[in-house]
Amino acid sequence: MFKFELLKTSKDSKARLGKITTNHGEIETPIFMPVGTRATVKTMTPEELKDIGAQIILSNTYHLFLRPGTEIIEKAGGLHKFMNWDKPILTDSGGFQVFSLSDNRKITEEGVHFRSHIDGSKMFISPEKSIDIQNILGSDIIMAFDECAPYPASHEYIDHSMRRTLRWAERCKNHHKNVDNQTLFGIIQGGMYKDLREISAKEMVDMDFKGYSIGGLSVGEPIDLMTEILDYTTDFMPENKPRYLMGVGSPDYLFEAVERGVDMADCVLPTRIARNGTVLTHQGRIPIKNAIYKDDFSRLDDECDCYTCRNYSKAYIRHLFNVDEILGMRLATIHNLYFLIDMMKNIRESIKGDYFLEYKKDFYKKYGYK
Ligand SMILES: O=c1[nH]cnc2cc3nc(NCCN4CCOCC4)[nH]c3cc12
Ligand SMILES: [Zn+2]
Repeated sequence: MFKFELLKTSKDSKARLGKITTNHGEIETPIFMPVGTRATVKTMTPEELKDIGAQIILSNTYHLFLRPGTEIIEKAGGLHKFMNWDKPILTDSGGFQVFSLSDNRKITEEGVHFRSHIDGSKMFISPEKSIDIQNILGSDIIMAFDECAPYPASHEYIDHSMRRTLRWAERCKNHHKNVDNQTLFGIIQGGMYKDLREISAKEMVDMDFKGYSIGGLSVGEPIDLMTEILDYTTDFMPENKPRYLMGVGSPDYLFEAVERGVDMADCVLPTRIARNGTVLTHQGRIPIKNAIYKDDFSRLDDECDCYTCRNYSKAYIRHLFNVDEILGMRLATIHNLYFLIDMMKNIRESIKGDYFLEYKKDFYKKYGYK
């Protein structure tokens, strides 16, 4: 089953409160979704994810198709069982990874021919194949197969790519049978061109998907351009369906997205930078490996009450990174994910209490944003 309830829209912005109900549980929006590319949110157990308040996680069709392959996951009884996660899962359709990970790929009307980034073997994914793989994975929310066009790109290239993605979306919708257990989202493309975004949004809305992603953003464009295109695009999206901005996961991008009516977002950023020793705090990012933290016995962030902040000091976590101990990456990941998930909880509360823009202003001031 799938239901989206719009609970409240702000008076002074497009920020809104919602609730999604799926077979594996409810999701309060706006929501940040941790990314578990290869059936794991790196370094985290499912129990730890639940402890920090994760309501839904992402996994990638491309990666799981290559390893371990759909046969293994099918035998395991699907992705939820395989990875021991009983809450909602959303899977990306494979398009983005094909374009960002593999080389000498060839895009045809039929689908994309590419070489595996692991062993170079010839592979092919089509809209139908992507739906079949996601069906075997058993994720609650699945994405239409699309081309995330590069940035920058000509109007002509984006026009051609966006219209092919529309035809692929139609094929996905026609091929998707497991509608009671899996909900298919369309992905709106159109690059940085407002006329093409309008065409893509209107045609996607006419296909009547249960929810819509805004794709083709967070691909290296300046934040002002991302927010301008996003603001324009959400105006063409139905109020009563979830809006999912793909690939966004730093505090400013999340605030800007929520302000423009986005309900869901995902990104590898918090987990990726955590493994590299960059920690998110209310005063901005800190490089925990830096020697200045050698004998700093305070917690990572004095406003955070995550497991890491309640039990360990900056000095200890810096030591772990300094001697390359795996626990360092785990503790930083727990904190960074909690930081964003807790920030989204505060954002939901601020929408409920009609002080979202004030909360954003206070957060930006402390964080050091403009
Ligand atoms: O149009 C899209 N279609 C399907 N999946 C996507 C995933 C996407 N992910 C990003 N951006 C991710 C940028 N990351 C920021 C952090 O470092 C890794 C890359 N943009 C994306 C666009 C699409
Ligand atoms: Zn913390």
